[in-house]
Amino acid sequence: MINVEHLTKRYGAQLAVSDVSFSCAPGTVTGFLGPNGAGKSTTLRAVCGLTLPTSGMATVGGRPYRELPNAGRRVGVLLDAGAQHSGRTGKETLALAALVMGVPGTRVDEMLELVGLAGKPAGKRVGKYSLGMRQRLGLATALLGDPEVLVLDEPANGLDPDGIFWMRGLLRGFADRGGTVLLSSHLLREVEAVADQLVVIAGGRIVAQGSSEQLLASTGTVVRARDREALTGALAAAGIGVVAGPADALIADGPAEAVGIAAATGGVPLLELRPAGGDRLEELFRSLTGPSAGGAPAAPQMQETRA
Ligand SMILES: Nc1ncnc2c1ncn2[C@@H]1O[C@H](COP(=O)(O)OP(=O)(O)OP(=O)(O)O)[C@@H](O)[C@H]1O
Repeated sequence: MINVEHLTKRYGAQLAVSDVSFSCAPGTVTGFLGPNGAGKSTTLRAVCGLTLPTSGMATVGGRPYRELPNAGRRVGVLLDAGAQHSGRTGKETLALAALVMGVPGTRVDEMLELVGLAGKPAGKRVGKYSLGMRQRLGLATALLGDPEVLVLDEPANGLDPDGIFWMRGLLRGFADRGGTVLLSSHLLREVEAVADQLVVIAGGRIVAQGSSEQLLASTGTVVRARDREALTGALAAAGIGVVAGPADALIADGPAEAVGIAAATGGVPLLELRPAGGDRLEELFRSLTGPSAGGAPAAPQMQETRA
């Protein structure tokens, strides 16, 4: 179990993370999502005891990471695959980690096999590894101590589509056996296939959180008319709010029937009317990560945040 409670981290005048709270239960994968600079790494580093919070706290199994006896065997961590020693081979890297953790040496070969680095790649120096191979080695290191919790920062970075598919299966299996997974990404589509829960951060604050099912099937209706302004007015007259939707459509905060009736009452012909499904979250994402995003959280008005 991971608990992050009112976590705030300041670097001088820079507020990196502000009052962030969420928890990750055993048996689940949590996708921690947000654009560059949102505060994902800072939060994950706080969970792993590498960053001291300015206020609030993060615990694993009820205790701060730094207070866990032999933490490596409780929590598998992959924060920066590029940080591995480039002069060691993959096998040496794992053998050393096994020694430090007190894990039997046989586990090294098992992990190399598991992440697809057995054989020739295992004997290669890490400096000669591709980013994808480093990620695989990082994952092997994280899994080496047979932990019950995995904390992974952008683990799909550098993996090809087959590698991403493989990693999803591995993480799903880990969670299905009772493990807890917290992984960050700046790509919604990358994690939606594996995550049970999504936590979305922007500008250091949580802007949406809930089960993937809830968030990706959020209510609302995609509605499009030639005259967007007239449509917005007709919906407002019926008390239905809107946010920008895909292409030139709107996402209305109401069921399709009510939206259709409001448009008809306002005399606005519609070109499209359908349930929003995951579009609301997708649009939230595009507004946060797209070229027009200024880093400020554009989403709190969407009220996706759930306690
Ligand atoms: N050591 C530091 N000193 C000063 N500012 C920092 C430090 N670490 C992070 N920050 C700032 O805190 C904010 C959050 O950074 P963080 O790395 O947590 O974001 P992120 O969501 O992980 O981004 P990315 O996806 O780009 O890795 C950024 O504005 C960043 O510049």
